[in-house]
Amino acid sequence: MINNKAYVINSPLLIQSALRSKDLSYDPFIQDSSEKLFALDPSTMKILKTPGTLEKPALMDEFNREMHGSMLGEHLDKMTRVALLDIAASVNEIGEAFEAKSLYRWVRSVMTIATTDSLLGSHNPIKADPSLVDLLWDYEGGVTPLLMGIPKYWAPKGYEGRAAVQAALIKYYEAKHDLEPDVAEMTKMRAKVFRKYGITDAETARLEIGFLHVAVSNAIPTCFWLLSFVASSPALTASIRDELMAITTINTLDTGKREAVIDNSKFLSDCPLFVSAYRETIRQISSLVIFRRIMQDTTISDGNSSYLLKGGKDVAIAVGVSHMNPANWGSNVAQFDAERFLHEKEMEKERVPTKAYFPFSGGKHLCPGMHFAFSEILGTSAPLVLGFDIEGTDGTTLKVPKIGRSTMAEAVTKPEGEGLEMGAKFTKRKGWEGVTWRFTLA
Ligand code: HEM
Repeated sequence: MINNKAYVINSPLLIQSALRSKDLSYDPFIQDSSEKLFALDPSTMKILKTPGTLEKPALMDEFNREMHGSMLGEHLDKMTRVALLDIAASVNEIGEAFEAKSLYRWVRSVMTIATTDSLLGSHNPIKADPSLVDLLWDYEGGVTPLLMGIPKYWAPKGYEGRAAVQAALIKYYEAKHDLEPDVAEMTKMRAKVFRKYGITDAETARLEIGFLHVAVSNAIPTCFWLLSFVASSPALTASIRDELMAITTINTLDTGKREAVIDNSKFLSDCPLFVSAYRETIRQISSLVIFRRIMQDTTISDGNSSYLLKGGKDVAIAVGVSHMNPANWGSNVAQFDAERFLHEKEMEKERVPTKAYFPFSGGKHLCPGMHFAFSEILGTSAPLVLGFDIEGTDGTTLKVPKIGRSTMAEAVTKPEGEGLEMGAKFTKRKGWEGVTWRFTLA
């Protein structure tokens, strides 16, 4: 994938400058990796690699132009509503008590269905056949071997997961389910652009496993780590519960039962500590490296010094390094400090924390799913933290598992070993017995 010698950038201001540069491109990496990741037909690869003309922009350019608007405003709200309906149903299914043998796998299955429902609508094949949840994650775990061209014999799971999910998506796209009204605008836009450029429905399906992959692979581990950090600290749990109470209304239903309604649009305005804990969680687990190819000689600058980057070479933008640099964050950089982002403004006077924080990348490829991820992750965590005591399976306070380092293909770290297997016990809090959950986006 990497062309030749790569420049490594890890200073915050240079990262900003690099992410803004029009001469650094991500397209060559997408083109190279698509063939390996999605097992595409040569005719599709030819379309993906065709340069644009004045009359007809290249497919990737058209995509980039349409991408961001299709996950904002009413399109974002539509996706969020669908995901939150699913999440509320899953939390209501817990009832009064529940033991997850693996907290991570439980969160993974709830959120994979919620996310794919919000993207694919009522004909979501992953919901129709939940065995595809694990198969999608087998593909996710196989991305690095697939990218490295390791044969199926040595790394079968990634190949098998890919084949199963792509087969289900082929039926979905060949039946044109993406054209139905309850499908996310982003999903519709992507398939529309692929068809416009002559890519078949089967090949669209093969490509779109990649979209499902980016939609689940970072948000779901983030939610797991956030829950672990919060549940591991009784004091933090108590403070976040106070904030959540302010955005929750308790109704008595006709049946006499009580319902808690969380206003999902109020996290930013009314739950500063919860939001800060979310941002700090991402800072801790994001070991992202962003790759770009230098299309022509160009310079980047930190305001004081300029650096020449030679065309044809690659750059590795080490965002994760910047997230863990004491020069940016202070001497407690390695600790989880839930309040860290509460003091962003004061800290900025001394250091550069906001400018050192790029978990969603930046510039043209700023993650279009970042607002959805925010609503979904805080939405999943909120009723669990507010309504339940979350403990280890032995009844002791949950411990945050060891955070490892991620692979080059991951933006955030996933739990491994003991962390992956860590169970959790959810017990309805005293006073919350019988309460069910719903969300609004008022
Ligand atoms: C905590 C959660 C998430 C994190 C940390 C994250 C991070 C990122 C990063 C770092 C990139 C850009 C990589 C680069 O510049 O090379 C990216 C791109 C992308 N993300 Fe996310 N993401 C998250 C959630 C999501 C979700 C939930 C969705 C969709 C529902 C999504 C959809 C995308 C897409 C489509 C791209 C490609 C954008 C492009 O090609 O310009 N992401 N994400």
